[in-house]
Amino acid sequence: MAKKKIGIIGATGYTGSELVRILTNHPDIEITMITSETRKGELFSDVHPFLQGIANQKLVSINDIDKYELDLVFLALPHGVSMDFVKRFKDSSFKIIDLSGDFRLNSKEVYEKWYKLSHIFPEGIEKAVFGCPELYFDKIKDANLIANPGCFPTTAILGLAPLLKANLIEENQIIVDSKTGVTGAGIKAKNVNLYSNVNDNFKAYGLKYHRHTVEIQGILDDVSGKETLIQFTPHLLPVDRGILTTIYIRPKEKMNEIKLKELYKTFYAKAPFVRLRKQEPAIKDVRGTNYCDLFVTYDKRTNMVIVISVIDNLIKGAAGQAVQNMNIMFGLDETTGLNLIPLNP
Ligand SMILES: NC(=O)C1=CN([C@@H]2O[C@H](COP(=O)(O)OP(=O)(O)OC[C@H]3O[C@@H](n4cnc5c(N)ncnc54)[C@H](OP(=O)(O)O)[C@@H]3O)[C@@H](O)[C@H]2O)C=CC1
Ligand SMILES: CC(=O)N[C@@H](CCC(=O)OP(=O)(O)O)C(=O)O
Repeated sequence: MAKKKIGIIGATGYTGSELVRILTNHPDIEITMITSETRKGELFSDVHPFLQGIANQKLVSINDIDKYELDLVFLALPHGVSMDFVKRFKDSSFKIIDLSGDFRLNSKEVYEKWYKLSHIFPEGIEKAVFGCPELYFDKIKDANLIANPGCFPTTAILGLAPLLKANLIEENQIIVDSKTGVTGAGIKAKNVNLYSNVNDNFKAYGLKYHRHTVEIQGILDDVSGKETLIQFTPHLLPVDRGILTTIYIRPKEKMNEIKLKELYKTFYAKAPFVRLRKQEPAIKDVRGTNYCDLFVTYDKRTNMVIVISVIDNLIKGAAGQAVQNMNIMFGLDETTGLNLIPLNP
C-alpha cells in the first residue's frame, strides 16, 4: 500500500510536536506538510530542537495547503480556531482529525453555553464522530471528521463506560476528581502556569463549569441511554505530563469485587490500550504511551465503587489517540506506530 500523506496543522504547540514525534516512526504514512502561522519558513527542528536530525521539514502556512495532496490532516489548533479550518475545507478530499473541543459536543447551543463562544459550523458538529475507539470503533472507520476526545474526558469515559453500559450505578451521583500535568494547558504563556505558581504547589480550578463536564456527560448519556450528572473537578499538578482521575460511584445494589473486575475485563477484552491493573496505577506507569490504565475496586463499608484512571494527556489524551483513530480510518491495525513503552522512572 502506498504511504498515506499526512498534514499536521499547528505544529509549534505541544500536541503538534507530539504528533510529529509519534508519526515519524509510523511505517504507513509520510508527513507531507507541517504548518505554523507564527514560524512559517523556519525548520520544524529549529522550533522543537529535541527533534533535530529526526524531523527537519520546513514549516509552511495553512494557506499553502492546496500545493499538497493529502489523505488526512490533524488539527492541533486551539478551540475556536479549528472550526474555521473545518468550515473552510469542508469540501476537501482529505479526512480531518480535530484535537480541539470544537466538534465534541452534541449541539451548537451546548457548545456556546459551555465554551462561551459562538459556533460558526454546526454542520460539522452533526457530521463529527467522537474519536473514542473503545466505544465507537465502527463509526470511526467510516468517518471523515473526528472530534478527538479531551484529555480529562478520556480518563472519565473509559473509567465509567462498563458500569454505565451494564446499568449498575446511580447515573446522577458520579464524582470525577482529576489531577493533570501542566502541558494540558498548551504552550502559550499564562500567568497561572508560571513556574513559581505551579512548582511545589497544588490547586483545584474550573470548579462547577469546566467545559469537560458536559463532554463527559454527553458521551456517558449516549453509552447509558440515560441522563448522567457528573461532578467534575480538575487540579493542577507540578508535573509535565500525566492525568490521574479518581472516580467515586454509588452502585444501585451491593457489588461483588470479583464480578466488578470481570465486567471490566470483558468490556475491554479487545481494547489494546486499556490495561486493567491489579494495583493503583501512577502517572509514570503510562508516561510516553497510549495506555489508559484502570484500577477498579469496591468499598463494602461505604458501598462505593472507586475507579482510578491514568493516561499521558499528550498521548492517549491527545496525539496518540488521534493516531489510533487515523489507523482505524485507514483500515490499519489500531496499534501501528503506537507500540510505545512507558518512561518510568
Ligand atoms: N495539551 C493537551 O494535553 C491537550 C490538548 N488538546 C487540544 O489540542 C489542541 C492543541 O493543543 P496544544 O498543542 O496543547 O496547544 P498549544 O497551545 O500548545 O498549540 C496550539 C497551536 O495552534 C497554533 N495556532 C493557530 N492559530 C492560533 C491562534 N489563533 N491562537 C493560538 N494558537 C494558534 C499555534 O501555532 P502557530 O501559531 O505557530 O501556527 C500553536 O502552536 C487544543 O485545542 C487543545 O485544547 C486536547 C487534549 C489534550
Ligand atoms: C492544565 C490545563 O489547563 N488543562 C486544560 C486541559 C484541556 C485540554 O487540553 O483539553 P481540550 O482539548 O478540551 O481543550 C484545561 O483544563 O483546560
